[in-house]
Amino acid sequence: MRQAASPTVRVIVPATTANLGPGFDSLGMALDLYNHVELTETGEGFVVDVEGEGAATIPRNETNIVLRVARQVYSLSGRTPAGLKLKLINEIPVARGLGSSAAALVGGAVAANELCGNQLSDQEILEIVTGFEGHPDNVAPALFGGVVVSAMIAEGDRSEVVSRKIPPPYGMRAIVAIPDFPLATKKARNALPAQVPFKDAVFNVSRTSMVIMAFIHNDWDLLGKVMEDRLHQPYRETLIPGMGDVFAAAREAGALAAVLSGAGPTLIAFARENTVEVAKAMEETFARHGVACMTKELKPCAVGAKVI
Ligand SMILES: Nc1ncnc2c1ncn2[C@@H]1O[C@H](COP(=O)(O)OP(=O)(O)O)[C@@H](O)[C@H]1O
Ligand SMILES: N[C@@H](CCOP(=O)(O)O)C(=O)O
Repeated sequence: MRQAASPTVRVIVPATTANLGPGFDSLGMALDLYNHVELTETGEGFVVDVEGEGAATIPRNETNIVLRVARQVYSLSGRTPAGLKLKLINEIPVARGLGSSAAALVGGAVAANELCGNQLSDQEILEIVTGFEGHPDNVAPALFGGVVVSAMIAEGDRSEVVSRKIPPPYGMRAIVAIPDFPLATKKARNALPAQVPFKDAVFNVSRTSMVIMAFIHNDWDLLGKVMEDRLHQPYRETLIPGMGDVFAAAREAGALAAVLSGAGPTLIAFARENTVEVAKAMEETFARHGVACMTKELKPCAVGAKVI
């Protein structure tokens, strides 16, 4: 008699660029670069296989964050798997500011939820994964796609993640310059001060609100004026040689705006034309500062994590 095949689920999850300049820990956009997560229930043990980005460094034991979040989803669904086999095929560079950890966690959570009969809602998945990640700005667009505005609302000892999606901008391209060195988000967060001047907080409140307006109304002139930040980029500049000059070169070559992608070190420029010139200017300027980088032209991605 032939044995029934173990159930396998495949999930595809987009990369994300968080902050979008001033929207620290709040704004994020999904991009068309993907990680694939394949999860299979097995008779015993936990096995991890990794291909592509991070294959040399991502843990293959029970500390792997995809496995950890998958087991938490099983547990919250009232199930204990005898074993799980995980295959990760990664296109998103690791520790570069393109949301690799959020994509990995969202992929693991969505795959486990599917194998458990989808007992948890998208909102529950959002909150579980944000619990692992610490902030929702990559997690929400990785899960829902598009541009997403998120906030963590604390009520007593409980915190809720509120998120609202804006459809991705039509005709917009994101040119990313990805340096050849990693920068762990934790390290880039440790560079931030405990307090900021009141006028800088006001600066960011106004710019973040305007960035959201620009995306809602596809107002690219506005975006070019308001995508600036005083809360995190100035403090991270020393971690990324040439950052300010690369921003200036991208704008000079025709980009509407250029900012840090997430916690960096990737720099991202938004443009509707001259994308080849923008990529070249970013690469050459980084090179003048001794930084080798790879450039990619990406599109905003309308959909988030998908079971395929
Ligand atoms: N596909 C993956 N599978 C498992 N763990 C991953 C994966 N991608 C990233 N990680 C974990 O996340 C860490 C990088 O996260 P982080 O520093 O937040 O950078 P990023 O900006 O890429 O999210 C890696 O060192 C690794 O531990
Ligand atoms: N708001 C976070 C975003 C981190 O994004 P990542 O892609 O670098 O993990 C921050 O700026 O620290």
